[in-house]
Amino acid sequence: MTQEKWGQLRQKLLKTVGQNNYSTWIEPLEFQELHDGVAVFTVPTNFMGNYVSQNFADLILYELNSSGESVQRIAFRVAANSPARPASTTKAAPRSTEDKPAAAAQTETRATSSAFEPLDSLQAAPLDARFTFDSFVVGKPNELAHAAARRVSEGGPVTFNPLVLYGGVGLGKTHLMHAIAWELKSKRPDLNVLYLSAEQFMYRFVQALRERRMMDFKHLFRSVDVLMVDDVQFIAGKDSTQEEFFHTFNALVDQNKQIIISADRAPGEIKDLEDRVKSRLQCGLVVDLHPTDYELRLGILQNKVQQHKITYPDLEIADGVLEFLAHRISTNVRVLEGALTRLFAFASLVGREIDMDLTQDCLADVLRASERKITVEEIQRKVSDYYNIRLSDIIGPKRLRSYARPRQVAMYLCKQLTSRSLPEIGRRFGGRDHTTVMHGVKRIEELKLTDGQIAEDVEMLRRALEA
Ligand SMILES: Nc1ncnc2c1ncn2[C@@H]1O[C@H](COP(=O)(O)OP(=O)(O)OP(=O)(O)O)[C@@H](O)[C@H]1O
Repeated sequence: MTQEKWGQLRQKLLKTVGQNNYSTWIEPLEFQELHDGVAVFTVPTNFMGNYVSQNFADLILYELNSSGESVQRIAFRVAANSPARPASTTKAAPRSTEDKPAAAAQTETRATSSAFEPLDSLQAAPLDARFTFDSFVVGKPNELAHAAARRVSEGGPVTFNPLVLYGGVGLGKTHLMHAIAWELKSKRPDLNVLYLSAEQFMYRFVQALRERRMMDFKHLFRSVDVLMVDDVQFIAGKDSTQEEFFHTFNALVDQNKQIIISADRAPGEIKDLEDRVKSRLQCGLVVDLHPTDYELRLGILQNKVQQHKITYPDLEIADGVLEFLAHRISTNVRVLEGALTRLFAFASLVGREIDMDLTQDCLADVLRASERKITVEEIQRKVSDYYNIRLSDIIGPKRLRSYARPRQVAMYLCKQLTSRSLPEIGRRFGGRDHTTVMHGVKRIEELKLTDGQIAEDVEMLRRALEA
């Protein structure tokens, strides 16, 4: 970074901290160097270094990173000719800015002034009207999380504190948290319920620091009855935010106020989250949302179809489309929902029924992206094991029924669970023609409706392959 750039940044800081603070604390800072992610400034006295560290370091770090520099921490050195410390140099970097990994520090500075809301508007964190318990579909993978969320939403005596919901992307953590908040708001309007993301928590913290309103910040956060912080992994590596979160957390738990937290992984596995924060999070009830299974995905799709039908009452969905989507899109619920929304919009535009052809056309990219890792070879192996025949018999030319049927089952599964075309599948089954594959797939589709054993075999195999 050049001196000139620091000069420009100082002007920004002037606007933020006001003339008095600027003249006293910022103007005397002399930029020395930026090396290995550490921005070094000289200060006239040790006292001043400490003061600036404690009160303005986050802000300076924020501005530096916002201006495109990559700065992990700030160090203050007492000027060599300073009467206070004539010969030595002192690093006065505060705990709050030390040891921050670069990526975290950069993210921490993503806030822009327009992202800040007035501190006293804390109660107004918006909740998504669609995210209620009514619209949440419960299945095996999320039943425990759902039950815990329901319990907390009753607003009775605090039994487990905090409640931590964790799980992968798009599995319903935010949905459940909003559902709790809605429920509490309707059952216990007397309670002061605050929902916000960990990112918003940090922005407000930085804002409070910047505006020198930490007392207001502390007061506001400590006066809530239920605090919900979404995506807590965001504060990992952001030391000063973590510290403030830790104190807020303790103050609320001491007052027996309910805390609900979500994270993308178990607290113990969040990298760069301080141990004391981890251990606090582990004190209550930690429940995970498992990846969705086929049944849950199908349930969610059926539920969403009902909602779309309100907008598109005339649109029909052909049999098998939802099942196909539930099979093929297993990444996350958000993608599943997006696919359905797109299907409805597309079908209404072209005035067609939502059938398999339209689905394949309209969702080609989504289907490709969520392409299963399941391979043709894997399917062949699983099927041969299941029917207790040799792999070579599945691929080979023998037409005996005891080989032909498993072969057709394998072809059917390849069509369902991989994105291979019929000719490609044919090639991997001993160089068979695509019409043979097509016939095999059709045969199994028919048999699934009339032969309970085949339907069960296919289902068992599909589960084994997806597991
Ligand atoms: N069980 C469910 N029933 C109904 N809808 C669900 C369910 N699970 C997830 N969804 C929907 O999937 C979408 C993504 O869910 P949500 O935003 O709650 O995920 P998340 O776990 O918070 O993900 P992220 O980690 O990305 O924040 C939302 O539209 C939500 O309504």
